[in-house]
Amino acid sequence: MKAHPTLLTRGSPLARRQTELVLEALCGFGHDGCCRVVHSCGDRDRMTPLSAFGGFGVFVKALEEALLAGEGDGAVHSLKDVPCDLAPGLELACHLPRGSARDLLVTADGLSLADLPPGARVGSSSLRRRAQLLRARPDLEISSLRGNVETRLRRVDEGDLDAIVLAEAGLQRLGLDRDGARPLPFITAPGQGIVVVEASPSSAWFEAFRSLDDRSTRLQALAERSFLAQVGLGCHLPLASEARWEGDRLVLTAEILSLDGVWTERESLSSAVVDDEGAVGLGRELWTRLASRPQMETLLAACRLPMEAGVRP
Ligand SMILES: NCc1[nH]cc(CCC(=O)O)c1CC(=O)O
Repeated sequence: MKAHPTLLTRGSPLARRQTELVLEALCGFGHDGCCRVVHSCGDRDRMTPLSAFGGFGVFVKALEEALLAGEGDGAVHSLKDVPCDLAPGLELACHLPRGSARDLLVTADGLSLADLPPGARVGSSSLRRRAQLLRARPDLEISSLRGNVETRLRRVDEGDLDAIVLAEAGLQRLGLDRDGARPLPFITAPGQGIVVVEASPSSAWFEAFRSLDDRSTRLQALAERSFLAQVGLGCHLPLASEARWEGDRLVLTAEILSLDGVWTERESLSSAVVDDEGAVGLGRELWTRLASRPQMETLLAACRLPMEAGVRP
């Protein structure tokens, strides 16, 4: 066995910072480690929509391929970016203690969502954030936003956009917190604020990574992602799923919205979760309850329509 593990990471400042956090945690257990940057086509080309590269999960796939090719011992991801289906032979070895799961509204003058002028331009490429913004403020003009956190902040600083929505966890990890940033009351994405290490259980370093796992974060992640897995990724729809602890009860809240934010179906469920199966069961049960609502069929059909329409002549 090598003296220390190699962690694979994307090259963005946030990805590198998160990898440093994993290295610091490993160091606490007496292990050194180093990192290797994996570049993917989605990183190099900032103009082309991600869907052209294979959509959600494209960055994760590049790291998984490098991992399976033996270029490293573990891959570090933001859990929010990790699809439900991992590459065969790989598992999430650990979840670092969760950072903030909140979304922030960043404007040049510290405005809140309600203070934005009519028709203000807000940047976000996330279907969820888009729909949640439009639900609160149907007048807003939402434009897509790609690139790393610094590039996104520049769009506001240069006056190109009136506001952007970013994860508080990312800003905090980069030390880019801004006094004027306003927390949004949104239920956020499954896994937001959680850093994970993906590895092969047959790796000599798997147990070392495993020792970094934070149990309460893992149970939150399992509940949030079990809900996501139930809905399935066959249709791209605005979806939020967020678990929090109230004493020893795990409270999972999820919502599904129409793309324009006009329709929302939301439901909460709590359970005294003690193990992984309990957390997975909570996500599954919440979906069963939401799926039985009369409005759900219409919501799901509406978000499938554009894709089907795309393949018809
Ligand atoms: N898709 C980009 C992404 N993936 C994870 C984070 C933030 C960090 C986290 O959620 O842990 C971000 C940026 C953002 O949403 O502002």
